[in-house]
Amino acid sequence: MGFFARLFKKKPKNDKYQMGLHKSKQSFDNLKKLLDESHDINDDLFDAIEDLLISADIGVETVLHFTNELRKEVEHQKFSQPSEISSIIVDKLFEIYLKDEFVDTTLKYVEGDVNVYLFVGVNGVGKTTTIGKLAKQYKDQGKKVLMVAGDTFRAGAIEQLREWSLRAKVDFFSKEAQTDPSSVIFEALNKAKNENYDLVLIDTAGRLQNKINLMNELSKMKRVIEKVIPEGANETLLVIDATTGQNGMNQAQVFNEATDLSGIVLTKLDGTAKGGIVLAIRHLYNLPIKYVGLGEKIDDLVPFDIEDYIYNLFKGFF
Ligand SMILES: Nc1nc2c(ncn2[C@@H]2O[C@H](COP(=O)(O)OP(=O)(O)OP(=O)(O)O)[C@@H](O)[C@H]2O)c(=O)[nH]1
Repeated sequence: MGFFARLFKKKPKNDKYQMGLHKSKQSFDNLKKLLDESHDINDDLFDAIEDLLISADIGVETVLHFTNELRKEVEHQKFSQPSEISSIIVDKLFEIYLKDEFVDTTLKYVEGDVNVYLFVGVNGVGKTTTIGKLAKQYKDQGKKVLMVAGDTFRAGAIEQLREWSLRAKVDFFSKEAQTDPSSVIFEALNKAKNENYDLVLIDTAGRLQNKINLMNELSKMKRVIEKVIPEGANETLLVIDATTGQNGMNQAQVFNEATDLSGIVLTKLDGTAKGGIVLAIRHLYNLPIKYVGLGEKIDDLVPFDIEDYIYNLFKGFF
């Protein structure tokens, strides 16, 4: 039995994944069906595996790398039955994620400091919702949290963040719409420093007009943060909507080139997301997924756990 297959003997740590990944699981169930119903290991089978994994949002480049590894392993182990492949497929996918290294999915937090998390990403991906959910988690741990409306582009965005601050019962800082986001951030951080806040969560407008503008906007925000907090933001998190598949991948590429990201929050995994995007992002951009959104409610944000994630996608395999 492969290393990762042993996982299936354990119970998952977080039940939320089971509910949340219910739909994503279907593409992987089809893979199991394909392996069970095929009679020979041949090029047609590998083509069909590739098609299924691509349709699960793993991305062409990552899938080709994966099937290459899979072919080598099948030869090495002298497999002749398609069903035998299912015993190594999970291990191989897991290796893509781990890449022989420890993946730190925790958010950097220093006790006693003013910790700053900056959230970037395009409109509608779930930045505001994620900030609200995370604010509640830190508030529940007794931390003094300030939510900052750095998305001054739309008045509605400011209002929406205010509502989440009420739900999470944390403080909120904003200025009128169209104010320069950097000046909002500057004032908010000074307030946080003077009033001993533990954590500042900053929402930003995700405007992807072009890469140069995006770079300038983000680097200006970072400069302003460093003026008040010399160590800068503890985390710069890109929020991606998992249901957007290839679009989400393009956003990861542009934002990754425009600024120094520390990780990804992948939202809406409970929706029609195919789930494979986790592997594609990790393989292509080397960015850890730190949190995943598994619903619209305040408690539906959980730390990313590769074991729980793969367990729930591949439950039917063993
Ligand atoms: N199902 C589901 N919906 C989510 C999740 N996260 C956010 N949403 C929904 O996605 C929609 C957009 O979320 P917002 O938080 O407003 O997104 P935003 O990135 O702040 O968008 P802008 O304010 O337009 O920049 C809302 O209807 C949220 O309820 C999630 O994990 N699962």
